[in-house]
Amino acid sequence: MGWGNWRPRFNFGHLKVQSKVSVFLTMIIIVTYLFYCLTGYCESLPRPLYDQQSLRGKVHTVDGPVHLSQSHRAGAQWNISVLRELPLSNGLESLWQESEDATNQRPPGNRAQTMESSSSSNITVSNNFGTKEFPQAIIIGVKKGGTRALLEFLRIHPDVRAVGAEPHFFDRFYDKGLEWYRSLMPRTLEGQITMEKTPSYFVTWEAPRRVHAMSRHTRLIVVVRDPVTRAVSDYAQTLSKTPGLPSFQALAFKNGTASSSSSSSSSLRGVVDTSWSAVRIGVYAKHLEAWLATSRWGASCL
Ligand SMILES: Nc1ncnc2c1ncn2[C@@H]1O[C@H](COP(=O)(O)OS(=O)(=O)O)[C@@H](OP(=O)(O)O)[C@H]1O
Repeated sequence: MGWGNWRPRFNFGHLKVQSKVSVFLTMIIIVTYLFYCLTGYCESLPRPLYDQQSLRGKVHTVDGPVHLSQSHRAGAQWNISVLRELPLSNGLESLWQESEDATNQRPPGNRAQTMESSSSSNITVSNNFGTKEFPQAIIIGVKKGGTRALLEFLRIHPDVRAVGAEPHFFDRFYDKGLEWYRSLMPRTLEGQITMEKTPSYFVTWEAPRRVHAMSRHTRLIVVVRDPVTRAVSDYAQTLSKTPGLPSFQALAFKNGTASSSSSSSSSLRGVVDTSWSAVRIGVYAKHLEAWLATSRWGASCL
């Protein structure tokens, strides 16, 4: 009887040890599962906009360091570490989405559709941060002066956000209204600057008054280039789109020649034709006067 009682007790004890081990293993599996679930969830949370912009800065900074102000240095280092974690594709796709809107000149309704489609395609970054503001600075010209290069250099800075394409609001699309114009702008956080560039503003006579009506505090940036080289660049672009265009000389001079032969019957020979747009744009002083005549800009034009 004694042995009989002892054996079952021994077996029960053995089973208890086994169940303890299995409970322990089950707990390890559950904890591991929970750990992976939680880390996976964190990965899918939207990143702050500032992180995303660091991607843009990183991608474009191929020639050397960007000189950030003291207040941005800590943030810049933090962004670099974030960069290693983020998949490039997601960040960049969403980052350029707003520029794409401007590129396609979409009205605000279509823009909303684009944002919806990005969320439905499981792009995890959010482009709802910040607000759309009118540009505080506009590169108004000159055409073929290197305006694209300047804008791209400026937008490397994380606090500069710019429309990718030329909005042409103050010359072509003014009748669409200011709200349409603002809808083209990228979202910005406090302290960030909104910019755009449309070189044809410089030679649009209504543009100074229109920009001033939007805000008299808007900073204007004009990049100038040797007017002859600029005209040649302008002509080359037109020629590439218009085969059969008359020669540069034929267009640049009245009567189509630079020669001022004394035997010529025409007194117009050798006179530059300022009515030709490639030349007219290069008469910088004339256009600049129109901008400077608008009160405040007399002092603050860059
Ligand atoms: N950093 C720098 N310095 C000087 N010149 C530069 C610079 N970057 C671009 N470029 C030249 O600028 C020309 C393009 O100017 P834009 O960007 O203003 O063209 S556009 O008006 O937007 O079409 C174009 O000139 P061309 O090559 O003669 O056509 C560019 O080569």
